[in-house]
Amino acid sequence: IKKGLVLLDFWVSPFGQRCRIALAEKGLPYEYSEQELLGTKSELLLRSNPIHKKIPVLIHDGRPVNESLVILNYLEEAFPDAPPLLPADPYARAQARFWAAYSDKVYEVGSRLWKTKGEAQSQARAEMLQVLGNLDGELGEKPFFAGEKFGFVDLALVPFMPWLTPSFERYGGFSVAEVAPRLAAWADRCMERESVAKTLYPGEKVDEFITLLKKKYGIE
Ligand SMILES: N[C@@H](CCC(=O)N[C@@H](CSO)C(=O)NCC(=O)O)C(=O)O
Repeated sequence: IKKGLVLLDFWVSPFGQRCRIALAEKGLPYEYSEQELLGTKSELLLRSNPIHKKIPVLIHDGRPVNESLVILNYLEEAFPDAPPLLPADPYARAQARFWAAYSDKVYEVGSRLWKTKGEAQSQARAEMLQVLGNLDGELGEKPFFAGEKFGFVDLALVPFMPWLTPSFERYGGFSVAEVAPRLAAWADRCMERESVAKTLYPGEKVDEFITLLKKKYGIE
């Protein structure tokens, strides 16, 4: 059994980036294993996550942990001596888990912006404005979602920001700076952290990837 941590991941995956940021914030060394998603998936990936067959997968001393938010919670518990990303108070932890789970919507709704046209795309646009408004409202005037410190919700959400700008904005015909100005400022604040800056790719790179996916799926 291979001791230590191995992360099965894919370079531009925001879900994998959540794990990379958390591992960096906690100072935990790990082996990064880039997976082939658009072609034939590796035996290791299929064996490690037979249910979803998706990355990220965190393999700890040979045992796989699947789903990015499950991995984040696992890291909190399995490495208690590393800097925590969740607050101590149970209610605050519950709120952080709620909003981290909610942040998945940015990707789910955003994907419908570039995958659809017409009425479906308009519906996705309306939903996205709602999601961004809710996130902007929850953040409010706080520097980060749990207050003064960068934490769980921030690292769960920030990987989707280079998808919003410029791609989702362009497909949806909106501007994050206009509909969610506090969220836009928060994203810049998060980018000042080395764990975030070294993990995320520029929006332009994400946009090229989406264009590649559209070609691959034959979406004009
Ligand atoms: N709910 C999961 C989503 C992971 C995911 O979508 N992974 C994608 C790449 S990133 O978009 C993936 O592995 N896709 C491969 C496939 O769907 O075949 C999580 O939070 O970990």
